[in-house]
Amino acid sequence: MSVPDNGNVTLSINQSGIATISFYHPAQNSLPTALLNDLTAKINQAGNDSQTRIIILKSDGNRTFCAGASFDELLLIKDKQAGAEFFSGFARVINACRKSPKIIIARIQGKAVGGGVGLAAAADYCLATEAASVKLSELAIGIGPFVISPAVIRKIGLPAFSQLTIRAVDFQSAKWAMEKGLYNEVYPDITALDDAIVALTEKLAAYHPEALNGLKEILWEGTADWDELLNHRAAISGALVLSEFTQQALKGFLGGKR
Ligand SMILES: CC(C)(COP(=O)([O-])OP(=O)([O-])OC[C@H]1O[C@@H](n2cnc3c(N)ncnc32)[C@H](O)[C@@H]1OP(=O)([O-])[O-])[C@@H](O)C(=O)NCCC(=O)NCCSC(=O)C[C@@](C)(O)CC(=O)[O-]
Repeated sequence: MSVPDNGNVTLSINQSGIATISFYHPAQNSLPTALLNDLTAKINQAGNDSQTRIIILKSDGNRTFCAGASFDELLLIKDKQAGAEFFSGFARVINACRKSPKIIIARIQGKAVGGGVGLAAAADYCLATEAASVKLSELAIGIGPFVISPAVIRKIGLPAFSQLTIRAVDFQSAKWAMEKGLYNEVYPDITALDDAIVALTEKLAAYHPEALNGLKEILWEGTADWDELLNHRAAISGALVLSEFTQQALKGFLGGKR
């Protein structure tokens, strides 16, 4: 049995070399394996395309940016190997962002939870709305933010990461996320966010591509071990997700509907 493949990831590159990658899933833009793999492929494709100057990473809809791991798929995991493979999907997306030769600008229109916070942290620069509050809910569902933590800690540091993960049922505001360094700019609404995204990416796309590539390299200095590190972390989350605690917490959240 697998999760219905009813989301999608699209990639378009405009005349200015601005590549836009957008993902969508009907369950609050949560991420099953199929979408994680497609996201990785599109990030690689955009990064390797000679037309691309800059990448925008976004999701569809005007509500949740990303609800993290797909609970429907987590409920189907029956052994450690399958668990590790599922969470490796997040590792591959983060590593694709990290290794992309192009600067990635994230557009965060609404709430980011769990792996969604990881995605925001894997971008090079984040623009968000005031509605884009953040939560690391993993402890509340019996796992931990193991795969995403290197990316999140790199942006907000250990004290803020500790607060976010220990306060597992509390949302922190977009303003908090900006003060801590996850977001770089926060706008009152989606219209203002989109105006700012267009203005910034058009400027960036006109800069010297080799300077941007060089900047990308130094932004991620010191992360060469992340291929191995994140896969190791995926195995930790992949084993924890098998517990009765997690199964009950996920079924409780989904309200017995699945
Ligand atoms: C996103 C908000 C805030 C929106 O909050 P809201 O706008 O109030 O919407 P809602 O809560 O009413 O949800 C709407 C629908 O989306 C579904 N839904 C929602 N989330 C998921 C999900 N993840 N997987 C599957 N379905 C989900 C939810 O079940 C519901 O289904 P419906 O009743 O319409 O049939 C809220 O839904 C929420 O808090 N969701 C839970 C998000 C969460 O806890 N994510 C953490 C995932 S764990 C993770 O990512 C692990 C990782 C990768 O970090 C591990 C590691 O790093 O090692």
